[in-house]
Amino acid sequence: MIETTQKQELIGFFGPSGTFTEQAASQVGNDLLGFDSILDVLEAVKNGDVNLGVVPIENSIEGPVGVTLDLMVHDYDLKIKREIIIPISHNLLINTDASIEDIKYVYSHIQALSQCRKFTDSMGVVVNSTPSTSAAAEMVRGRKDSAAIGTRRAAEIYGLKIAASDIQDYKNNLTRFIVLGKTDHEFTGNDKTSVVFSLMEDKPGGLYHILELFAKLDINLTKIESRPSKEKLGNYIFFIDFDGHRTDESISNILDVIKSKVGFLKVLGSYPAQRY
Ligand SMILES: O=C(O)C(=O)C[C@]1(C(=O)O)C=C[C@@H](O)C=C1
Repeated sequence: MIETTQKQELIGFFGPSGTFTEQAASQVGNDLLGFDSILDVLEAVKNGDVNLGVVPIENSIEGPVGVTLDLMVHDYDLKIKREIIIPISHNLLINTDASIEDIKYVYSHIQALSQCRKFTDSMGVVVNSTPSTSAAAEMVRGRKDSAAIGTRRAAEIYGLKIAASDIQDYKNNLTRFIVLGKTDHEFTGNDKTSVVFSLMEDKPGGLYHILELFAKLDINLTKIESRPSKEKLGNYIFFIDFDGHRTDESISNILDVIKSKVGFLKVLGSYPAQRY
């Protein structure tokens, strides 16, 4: 056995083995541990069972991964240490003794099913969601009338064959994953910051006056997203990502001003920006 002096970081990911998230996590390190839900990954980071956790946050076809956003705002106080954006190529996985004409049911994660809606419509099959794409691959094993949508690696792991590849409805399909830890990343000079806030009251120009702070200093926003506050119909919280690190003077000033204007502000982290 080879002795290493440096302790490897254990990286939790939304699994089990064979998910797209595992593919993203493999860019972070080699010591990987799969969890059956996004919540379990965050819980493991919080408890210190793993050093870092990798979960999906948004997709270029289907939009936000709501559960990740909600858990980060309402239930956990973890920080984004890194972002990983990877191209997502979906495959239709079937049993080795089956052909595509046998397929009546297609299983996958809801995000994957949404990204391949036109494809499954054209097959005329019944679609069902599973906790992850690899859970779908595991489930259809031995079922000749069922297929899973998932990764090439899932086909290998679960002994399936690829009946069709690149089946997503739009070719330019990217998913953004975040690496969560107890702390965010130090300044690198090519950084991005994610925050979430709610407005104090519903009045004209409320959001405009927040966004104006960034525009005036020529700070580029890379994302804006609203989600229900879960308190009242019509009440929203806003997620924004922008260029720069929270320790930059201009940004830390803006954050102070926002704090004084809004009902709630949470900095989700500053981390190196992956340009795509
Ligand atoms: O089920 C998986 O394989 C995942 O890693 C989850 C997930 C997601 O939630 O967006 C990741 C990438 C793809 O967009 C489809 C599914």
